[in-house]
Amino acid sequence: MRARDWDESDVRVRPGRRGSRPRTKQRPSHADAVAGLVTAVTRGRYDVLVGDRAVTAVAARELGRGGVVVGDEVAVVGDLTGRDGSLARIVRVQERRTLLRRSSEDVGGIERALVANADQLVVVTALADPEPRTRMVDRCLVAAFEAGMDALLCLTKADLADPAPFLEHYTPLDVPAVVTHRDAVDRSVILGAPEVAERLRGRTSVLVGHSGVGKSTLVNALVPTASRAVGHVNAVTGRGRHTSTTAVALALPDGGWVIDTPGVRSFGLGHVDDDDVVAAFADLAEVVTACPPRCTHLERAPGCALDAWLARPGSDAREAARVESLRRVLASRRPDPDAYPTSTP
Ligand SMILES: Nc1nc2c(ncn2[C@@H]2O[C@H](COP(=O)(O)OP(=O)(O)OP(=O)(O)O)[C@@H](O)[C@H]2O)c(=O)[nH]1
Ligand SMILES: [Zn+2]
Repeated sequence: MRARDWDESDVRVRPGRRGSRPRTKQRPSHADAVAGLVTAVTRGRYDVLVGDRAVTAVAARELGRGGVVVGDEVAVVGDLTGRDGSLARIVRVQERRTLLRRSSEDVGGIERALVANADQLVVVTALADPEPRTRMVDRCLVAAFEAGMDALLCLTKADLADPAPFLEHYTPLDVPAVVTHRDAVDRSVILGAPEVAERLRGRTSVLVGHSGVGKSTLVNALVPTASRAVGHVNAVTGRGRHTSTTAVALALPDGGWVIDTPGVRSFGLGHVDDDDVVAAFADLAEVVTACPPRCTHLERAPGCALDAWLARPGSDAREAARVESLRRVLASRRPDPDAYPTSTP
């Protein structure tokens, strides 16, 4: 993620894996605009890194609500001094290489862009306290796939539980995993953090995870200057402290960025189509190529190849769990989920 120069061919597009359509609408040209990188968004104000200067900016009205997100490479005009009370204006958004989105619901709902131009989604899951949930991980993997990002599993609190059983769910997938745990003697030391740092080096990575999984602890280990609040849950709202900030990019000491998403607790998948859901389950995508046309792949779908696959000799419980997981994600996106019985997690 690097600010770069602008030229006349800069257009905004809404990336999609299946071809993107440039928006050709003419925008006022700002010859004096300079390139910057959006590192945080809080209530309509943007932190933009211009060179090595942190500038506060608003977005030009024609960019629309939510038209600028963390990770966006933008062009800014106005007061770029970065002094207290100074305000710059974002006038253009560079074409996005990836775009992580989420929907408020699984069916319809409001779709929101979350982070632009990130390379990988780091799904942070505790092995215990709170219990790991494949459901949450599976949904994140779908979101990452749709966004055009790689995924990395980060399993925390291995001092409390053995990672092997959970990892087994994901062995048929090509998703790398790293395991961390707190040192028994020096509790400030997070073992495994150097391996995570190695995976993040030089890349832009978005961290997502439920409250309490140790995400802030990990960010602090990766970015010593970050000082993310650990274990601070607001007694009134029950939520963390940074609820108004949806994402913030922190520079990694060895290059690259880690983007924390304190306000993000779930991934509604209303914006993802069924084909992308299936494709995100790479181990099952091949199986369903044998399905009848327009198969829903849901439970009791006539002739669904997933059933034949599970019924074959040698099929195991892990495969059954994977199929159930895929079906759960697919079913949750139906207009009437009750019409498609699925077991709850
Ligand atoms: N046993 C154990 N506890 C850990 C580990 N990492 C973090 N914790 C603890 O887990 C609790 C939650 O950690 P946080 O880093 O605040 O978790 P978070 O995911 O950022 O949670 P929010 O701040 O609510 O978003 C804290 O009490 C940490 O000290 C670990 O590896 N092992
Ligand atoms: Zn099917």
